[in-house]
Amino acid sequence: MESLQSHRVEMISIAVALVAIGAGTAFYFYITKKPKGILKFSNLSAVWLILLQKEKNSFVGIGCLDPDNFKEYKLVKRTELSHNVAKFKFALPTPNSVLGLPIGQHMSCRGKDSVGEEVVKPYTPTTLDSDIGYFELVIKMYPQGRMSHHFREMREGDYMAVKGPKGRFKYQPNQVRAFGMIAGGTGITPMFQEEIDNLATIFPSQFNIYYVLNQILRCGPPPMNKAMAAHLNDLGYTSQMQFQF
Ligand SMILES: Cc1cc2nc3c(=O)[nH]c(=O)nc-3n(C[C@H](O)[C@H](O)[C@H](O)COP(=O)(O)OP(=O)(O)OC[C@H]3O[C@@H](n4cnc5c(N)ncnc54)[C@H](O)[C@@H]3O)c2cc1C
Repeated sequence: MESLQSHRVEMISIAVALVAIGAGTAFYFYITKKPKGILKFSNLSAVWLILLQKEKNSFVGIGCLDPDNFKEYKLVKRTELSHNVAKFKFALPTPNSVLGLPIGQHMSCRGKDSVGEEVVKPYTPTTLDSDIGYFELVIKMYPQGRMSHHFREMREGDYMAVKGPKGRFKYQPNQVRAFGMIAGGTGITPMFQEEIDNLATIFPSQFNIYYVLNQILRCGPPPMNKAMAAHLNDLGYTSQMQFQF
């Protein structure tokens, strides 16, 4: 009888805890109007832990990264984005694992260069801790680059040694009224390109994005080319920055 009662109390406690977690999560997504608001129930506990992390803006010990030791992560998907840029998707230890990288920080990746020597370079994932079970890197591979060689040779199923978080930039919620971000090339990665595009769509009066080009290719009828060349000159694009087919 006593054990039946304690079992019932236990069941009620679990039910109350589940309702509280569910309501809290729903409330969070309601107040933040998060675009990616649809979550699998199995991911709920991990999301809840992320909320704690976001609230305290400090890492509460649930992430996978180790600041002192390199840990290995499996490359599960490689997507070529251009002739020298690829997206690398790495699996975290479990489908519910969280990387644990505060916004604005980066991590060290270790590999081997073309002569087999060890090389360590910093990289910023394009994913956030709200992306559960994996993280992604967008890498530009330079012909002579030492770490570029390692990434160029990486195939699905290979492992990458990663250590972190690292970095001096520590974002505090409401720390400033507005941020200005200037990014060139792969410097876009810490700005989370997909996220900022989303922000610009959701908050058009608060958020503007300007993509700046350093080379313009022009192709069309002569009057169009002439007019466009004049406009581009006015905007400060020198003739070396313009290419006419
Ligand atoms: C905080 C931080 C985050 C970063 N995040 C990313 C990221 O997410 N994705 C990413 O691709 N890179 C990122 N980088 C750059 C990255 O750390 C390496 O510098 C880059 O991958 C080149 O390393 P490498 O060993 O291949 O080249 P190296 O062996 O260091 O350089 C060899 C040659 O490659 C060329 N080269 C190297 N870097 C550049 C460059 N930036 N511009 C033009 N030519 C260059 C030069 O010709 C150079 O002589 C980040 C850097 C920092 C500081």
